Amino acid sequence: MRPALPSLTHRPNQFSIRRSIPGTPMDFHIRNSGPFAFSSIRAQQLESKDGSATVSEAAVSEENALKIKEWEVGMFHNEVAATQGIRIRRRPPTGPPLHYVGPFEFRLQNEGNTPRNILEEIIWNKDKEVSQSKERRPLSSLKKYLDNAPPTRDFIGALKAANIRTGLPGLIAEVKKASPSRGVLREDFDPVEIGRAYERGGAACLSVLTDEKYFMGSFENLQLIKNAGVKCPLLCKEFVIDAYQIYNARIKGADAILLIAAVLPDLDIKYMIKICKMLGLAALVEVHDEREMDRVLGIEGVELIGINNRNLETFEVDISNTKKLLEGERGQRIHEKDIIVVGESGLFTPDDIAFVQEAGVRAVLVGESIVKQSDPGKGITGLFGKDISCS
Ligand SMILES: O=C(O)c1ccccc1NCC(=O)[C@H](O)[C@H](O)COP(=O)(O)O
Repeated sequence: MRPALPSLTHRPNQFSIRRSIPGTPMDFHIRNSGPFAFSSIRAQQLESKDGSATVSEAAVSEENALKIKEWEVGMFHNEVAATQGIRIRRRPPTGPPLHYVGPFEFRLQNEGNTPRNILEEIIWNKDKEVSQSKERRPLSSLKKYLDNAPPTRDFIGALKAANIRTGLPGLIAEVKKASPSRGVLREDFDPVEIGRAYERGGAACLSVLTDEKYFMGSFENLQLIKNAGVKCPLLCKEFVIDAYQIYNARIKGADAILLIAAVLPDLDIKYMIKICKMLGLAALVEVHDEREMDRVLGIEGVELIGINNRNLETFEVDISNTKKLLEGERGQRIHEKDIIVVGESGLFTPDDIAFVQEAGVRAVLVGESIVKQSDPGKGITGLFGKDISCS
């Protein structure tokens, strides 16, 4: 059971106020009833330009005003996300901004400055990485490389074809060196050799981890695999929070990209799916619970849904999650919309594959159980209990 969401009006933030006159420290606290009160304090500041000596618009420097704006946008994003049950918050831009009221400086102090779980930590780090990338190469410059990007391959078509060919779920085989939950999975990690072995073993598509810090992956790996002549369509396994990353993935040779519903509000998913379509990419929209599934089923244009059996906040893995999310009306809606469902994580044996196939998946995404094998291609035969290669 998840804790009930706190109501917006009962989420106290705490402001510490200190005098900004040097040498006269005077710390005390006031209570404030929510993020929007932050704006109203600022509004009061700006309204009081009538000569009252204590408050002045000039006291809010341009830089600080920008930080306030960023902070407010971030807070607004979190508020919208929370109404959709999203618990992963966005990183506060540069720490909470300072606010001035007369001689006082305000700084927001709450638990908003520390990630609450690993997924949130990954997202906050990604936010920094993306900001730095955009500074180095803004989207307008990045887009120029689109003309030279290799043509995309049909990711969903490859999964359907494999499903028809083998009578088993189409395999997305994951090229993953390490993960936060399992540590290093394979020391002698050659992404191209692993990709080739997967293709020989009958994988329909590959999933390539591109996050460096937490998964020891890279965009270089994605490019190396693409350029080595591996024909399987490639999923860029990233933590997408900004459309910029989708353009970058397309340029680096991805055929599909992951969008995680635990991180992205509905409107972002909808908008990102449109960008994917424009760029010729498939979007694998990942859910973990019923609420995320219901949200995603309400979003226009979704063709591929991944059910992750791993809870990315706690690392708990339970393959019956796939079955639970496909039961009853949800399964019916998925069938009517002709959505392909991918069972993800924790699949090790032919029985596991049979279990998720019985539940209704037409594809599976598998990492650990095959990447750890000395021959990952043979690992596929072990996973399915038979040779599914094309030969
Ligand atoms: O696996 C993790 O530790 C992890 C932590 C935080 C975010 C994502 C994470 N993993 C992504 C995945 O779910 C898996 O890479 C993928 O589904 C394959 O799972 P498996 O077959 O169990 O390696």
